[in-house]
Amino acid sequence: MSKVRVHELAKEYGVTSKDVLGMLSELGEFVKAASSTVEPPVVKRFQDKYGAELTAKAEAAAAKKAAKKAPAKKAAAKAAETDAESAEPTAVVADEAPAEAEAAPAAAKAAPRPGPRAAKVDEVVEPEPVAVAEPVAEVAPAETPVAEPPADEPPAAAGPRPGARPGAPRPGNNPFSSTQGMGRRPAAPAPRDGAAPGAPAAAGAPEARPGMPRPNPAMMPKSPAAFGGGPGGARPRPGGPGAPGGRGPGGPGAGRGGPGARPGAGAPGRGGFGGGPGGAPGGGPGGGPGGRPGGGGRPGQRGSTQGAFGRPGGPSRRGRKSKRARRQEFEQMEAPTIGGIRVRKGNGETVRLARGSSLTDFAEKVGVDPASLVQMLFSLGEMVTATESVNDETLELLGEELNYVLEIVSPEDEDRELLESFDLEFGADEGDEDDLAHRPPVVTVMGHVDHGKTKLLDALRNANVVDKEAGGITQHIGAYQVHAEVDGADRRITFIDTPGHEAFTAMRARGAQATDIAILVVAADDGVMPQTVEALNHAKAAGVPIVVAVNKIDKPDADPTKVRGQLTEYGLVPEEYGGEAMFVDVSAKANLNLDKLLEAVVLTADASLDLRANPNQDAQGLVVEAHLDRGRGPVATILVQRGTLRVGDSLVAGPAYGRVRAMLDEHGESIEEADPSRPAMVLGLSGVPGAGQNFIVVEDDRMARQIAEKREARERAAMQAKRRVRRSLEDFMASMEKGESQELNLILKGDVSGSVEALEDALAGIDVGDEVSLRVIDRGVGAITETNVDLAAASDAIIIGFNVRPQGKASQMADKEGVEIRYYSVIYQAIEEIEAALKGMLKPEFEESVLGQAEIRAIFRSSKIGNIAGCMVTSGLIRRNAKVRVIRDGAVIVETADLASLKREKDDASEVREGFECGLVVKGFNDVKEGDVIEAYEMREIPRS
Ligand SMILES: Nc1nc2c(ncn2[C@@H]2O[C@H](COP(=O)(O)OP(=O)(O)OP(=O)(O)O)[C@@H](O)[C@H]2O)c(=O)[nH]1
Repeated sequence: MSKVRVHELAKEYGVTSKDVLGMLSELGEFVKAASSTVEPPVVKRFQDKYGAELTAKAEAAAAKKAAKKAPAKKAAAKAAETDAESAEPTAVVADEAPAEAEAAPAAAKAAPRPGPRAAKVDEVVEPEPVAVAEPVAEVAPAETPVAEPPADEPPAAAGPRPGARPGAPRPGNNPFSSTQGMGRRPAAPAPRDGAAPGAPAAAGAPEARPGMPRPNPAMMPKSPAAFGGGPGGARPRPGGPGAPGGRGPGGPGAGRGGPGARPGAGAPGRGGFGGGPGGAPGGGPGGGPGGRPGGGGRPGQRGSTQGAFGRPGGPSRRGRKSKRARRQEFEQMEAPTIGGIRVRKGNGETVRLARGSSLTDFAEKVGVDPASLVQMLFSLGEMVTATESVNDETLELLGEELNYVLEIVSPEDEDRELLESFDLEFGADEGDEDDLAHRPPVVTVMGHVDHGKTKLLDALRNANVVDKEAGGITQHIGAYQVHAEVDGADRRITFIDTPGHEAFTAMRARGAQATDIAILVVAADDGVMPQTVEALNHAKAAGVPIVVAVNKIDKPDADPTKVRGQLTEYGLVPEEYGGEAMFVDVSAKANLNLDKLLEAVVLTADASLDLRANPNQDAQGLVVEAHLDRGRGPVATILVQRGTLRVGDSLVAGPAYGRVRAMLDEHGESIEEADPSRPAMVLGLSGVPGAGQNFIVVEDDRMARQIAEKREARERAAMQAKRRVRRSLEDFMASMEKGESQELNLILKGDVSGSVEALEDALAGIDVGDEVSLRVIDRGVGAITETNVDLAAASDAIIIGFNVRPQGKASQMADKEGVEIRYYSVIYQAIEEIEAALKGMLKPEFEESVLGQAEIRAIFRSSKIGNIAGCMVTSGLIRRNAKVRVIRDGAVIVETADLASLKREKDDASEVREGFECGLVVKGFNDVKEGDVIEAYEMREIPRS
């Protein structure tokens, strides 16, 4: 048994998703929405427990309805049988035609034939069968003669069929309702269209209705197929002569017409169409088994209910409909109904959609109306607008429902395709072996908090500066290169200078892509700690060799041997113990053994890595860090991975593009070019790319801009999808019932991309329960702009400024619009405050507080306002606006009520205190008696901790 979704289960048993959810929760299974999947074991339990009951219920309901049509039932059963038999290839059906024809008249007697009239109408209405057939033209190009007769089908002929679906509940007149009429069980004989008319007849008019066209034997269908595609019956589409009936496939039986089964099961309500104009059975031989359930159609609807499509089975309307209108109608008939919405299904074609696509994107790809997809999702429990980005799961659900194979293209694939469309490729060296030259290793320092990562990075950088660039002041640009002398050769090593906490998750995760070697820092006095293990796993997962720096060996309690032992347990065995990892005891503080550490890095690189790149191609690499500089504009530190980046090159970095105006190294000095593994600060970009995004040099600025724009649009969509708070219909309903749901919208602005990402990630981790949700609707690097304020005002959002301030008139505008801007420079403070704000938004909790009691001493009857209780307040006070309860003989007889009035003497009073008399009327409770006690109480809010 495969997984099924709640709504599928509901459909199977003909109940609502809500009912199923309720039953599941009774089984102790928490399933969130109609679109949620249910594991097979749970489905089994569900079926065991409720299956029989639900089936019985459904059958009872059906039987009840069917009872009225008793006469038709027999015929129906018979027809059903015939249907079943004829659910074979078209040809066979055709052969059996005579038999079917015979049966028809008989049935007709029992079940009056609604069909006839309708048929006639159809015929008239649909004078150009070919036009109608267009949509399915490829499949059923021509109608066979056999198909024609049905159009004219006499009432009698139609009659029999009607009975077709025994026990089918009588369809109501809402063609959109998936629960109406149509059998929910596929097994139900998918009646042919003719069925529709039949029902009413069954109710008692077995004979042809006066005034109806008389059945003309000559026009009788020659085969069951004629009745609408044979078994399964094509939908009664009007089909004049030649109108291909059933769903396209009708024709030659090929194509979709095929298996009648599907329709039967899947398209409840469809019958609506059929009933109408009388189901000309289209199908022809081809209609084959295919017919769409339509047939089951709505019995008895004739002439009226099918009016949902504006085609009452009335008199001819020749010429009133344009071809287009008819074609649309036909297509709609083709469409399956999901949650009452008709959307044309696919044939299992593959549809490629970018992650974060909207329903409009999907609709465009499959050629349907986006609005119908919105409605469809709504019925599946998802509230999504047409242009809103939708997450993978929802897109897949939709694809599944519509019979498409959905391929969600990952951002990486998409980016590759985007670059390919410009004839570019990221990530591979051009040329062959001979073009490759050695490049320095790129190293990331990882380790537990406070084990000395920063200190070590500083020590390495500074030590090197003193040696090589005396007097130079190093700057933090996110990465730097140092020199080391190994075996008499000058070797370079590039360090990614991860900026503390700020880039934690994002940078570290992406950092691994740029990293060739990881230095795992472990404090010798502290040993292996949780983050040591995490870092170790990170490096291992990325397949990056590790060099261990056992730090703080200057400390008296340092125990480097213990560290070795501990790491051995994690599979990192020191060389001296026969393993492969190099361990170096260092002191970042005392500058001990730093050269040995560098040497170990170089040796490890030489031993286990082949670090080569083609320096003679257009540069490619990664963005290590980027920010908006007040004077210089967007500034990005990039790491060249292959090729050589030169001033003047046009490049695109993530969603930013531009021409390299200048490049600076870690000492703040201008450089003209950067070769592989060389970090450099690049000026001249149009915007601030994200840490970890790639950059690539392209032919010219125009190409760079085009790529950047496409990426930006895509990023926006993906981000929206990722951040969208998924809210199912059920949740929504529930929150509406409770009051209203609360959502805190935020716009994040920060000075560097790392801090914005970090803040967003941390915020996403705040958990204040289900009642309140948090949504980041926009984020970005740079000052708070008027556009930000605009957006905030429009969406009731708060703006969080992290190390940034408003620009221009943004501040005044925020005042005017009542937009709150909060400024922070410490991430944790921001998180704390937002968490507090969320708690403040939580619905208040209340506790009851009794105000006082009054005893009824007398009752005054008033015809106008009911019984007035004359009371004495015996304790506390009675307040006019308070809630009251009525206590009689110590038992509460009215739990909660309002006061309709409270008077002192003859005047209205807002409250009456202990020891005073008052008159009061309890709203909605007239049965007050002497001796009853009225207790006033109110609900007080309890502050949240
Ligand atoms: N005695 C001694 N102290 C050190 C050494 N290396 C770092 N420290 C101290 O250890 C503390 C933490 O060092 P950091 O470099 O900030 O550690 P970190 O791993 O970068 O910490 P986080 O950034 O919080 O993850 C600082 O007080 C350093 O001075 C060392 O070799 N010897």
